[in-house]
Amino acid sequence: MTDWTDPDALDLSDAETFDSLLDRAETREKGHFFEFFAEGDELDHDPGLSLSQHGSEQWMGQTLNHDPAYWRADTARERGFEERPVHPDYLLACVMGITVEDLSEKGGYFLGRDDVRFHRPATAGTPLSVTSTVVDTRTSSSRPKYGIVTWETEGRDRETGETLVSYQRTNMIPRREPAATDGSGGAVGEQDAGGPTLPDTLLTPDGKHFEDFQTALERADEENAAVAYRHERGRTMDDQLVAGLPLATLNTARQHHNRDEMDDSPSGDIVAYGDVTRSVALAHARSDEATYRERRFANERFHDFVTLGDTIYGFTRVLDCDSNAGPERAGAVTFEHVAFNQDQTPVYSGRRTALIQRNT
Ligand SMILES: CC(C)(COP(=O)(O)OP(=O)(O)OC[C@H]1O[C@@H](n2cnc3c(N)ncnc32)[C@H](O)[C@@H]1OP(=O)(O)O)[C@@H](O)C(=O)NCCC(=O)NCCSC(=O)C[C@](C)(O)C(=O)O
Repeated sequence: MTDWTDPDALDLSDAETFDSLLDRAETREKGHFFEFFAEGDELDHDPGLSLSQHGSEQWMGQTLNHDPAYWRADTARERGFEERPVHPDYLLACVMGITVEDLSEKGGYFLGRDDVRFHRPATAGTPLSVTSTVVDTRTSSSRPKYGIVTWETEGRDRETGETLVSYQRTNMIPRREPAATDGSGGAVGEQDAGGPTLPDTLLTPDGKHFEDFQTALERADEENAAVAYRHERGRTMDDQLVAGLPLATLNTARQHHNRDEMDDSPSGDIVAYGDVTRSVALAHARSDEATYRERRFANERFHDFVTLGDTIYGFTRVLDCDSNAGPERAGAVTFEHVAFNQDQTPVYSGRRTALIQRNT
């Protein structure tokens, strides 16, 4: 009888032998198929990520988020932070990155996120503790290979137990046993033909401060116009953004770093992590405003794939100004931000409420 523990029993450098072994070997799986999730299930995510200054600076630098309050201690103090915080986009991506192995590593696409709340600023060195609850599961009627799962996730400071950020996210998750062949090729859904007609005039605020947004909205109201504008900067998706940043936040989704697996997927290639795409578009928008604090996000949607070489631009519509929200030095502005690519195809949209500094 052959001793299969003998290192010489098999020549693994022989391509034919190795090929035949691989064909018969079972794969030890990572992540979960759709069938694993049931409404009400709670999951504690284990990866041991601590927020770091380097991680935050790498995220900000690569995504063009240059607000000095997150780079310099003196500006952070002037802006009312006790200590220089990590950037909220980085915090959100870290909390979500930790959840990927348990929730979405099997390869389903990130469809959207709602009710993102920043409960308190987080600083470098904070170890994270993250839990998720399954709030909804359903099979996809248009894509029988997939189910659609929504989770509620909370990211906390592991030492104090304080909640830092919370949100609800929805992904497509591959089914272990698809109902039938998916027939569709991955195209984005048809545009809704019955939408409202566009406003004749699009106004741009004169400056970056709260009053500039408020005045623009008042003018728009009188002129039956919308306050909506583009941001000049663009950022091309390179390897660092597509594969590097998600891996730096422990996001193990194959979509971002395994071209071989993705070859046979709806996108046909690796795609950018939704939080990177979003952060780039938000950076473009923030570069045209005097941000004081991030408050919350709602109704975030990922409409189409972003692949290597795509360039992300930003478009912003101003929805509301609330002079009474926030401290004396800032008012709340609600925006709708859209990330779009070089073909002017929207790839992300979301509503954001941020405190914007006043002029005085
Ligand atoms: C996935 C694609 C091909 C589907 O394209 P489609 O034309 O089939 O889209 P659709 O018809 O609009 O939607 C398909 C189904 O999803 C549902 N749906 C749609 N949106 C939502 C939502 N927000 N909430 C709840 N349900 C939603 C929708 O109702 C529909 O249900 P049905 O099949 O039963 O009719 C297309 O939407 C697309 O290309 N989206 C972009 C995906 C993407 O690139 N995401 C970011 C990268 S993946 C990622 O970051 C990964 C991450 C973070 O690391 C990680 O989760 O692990």
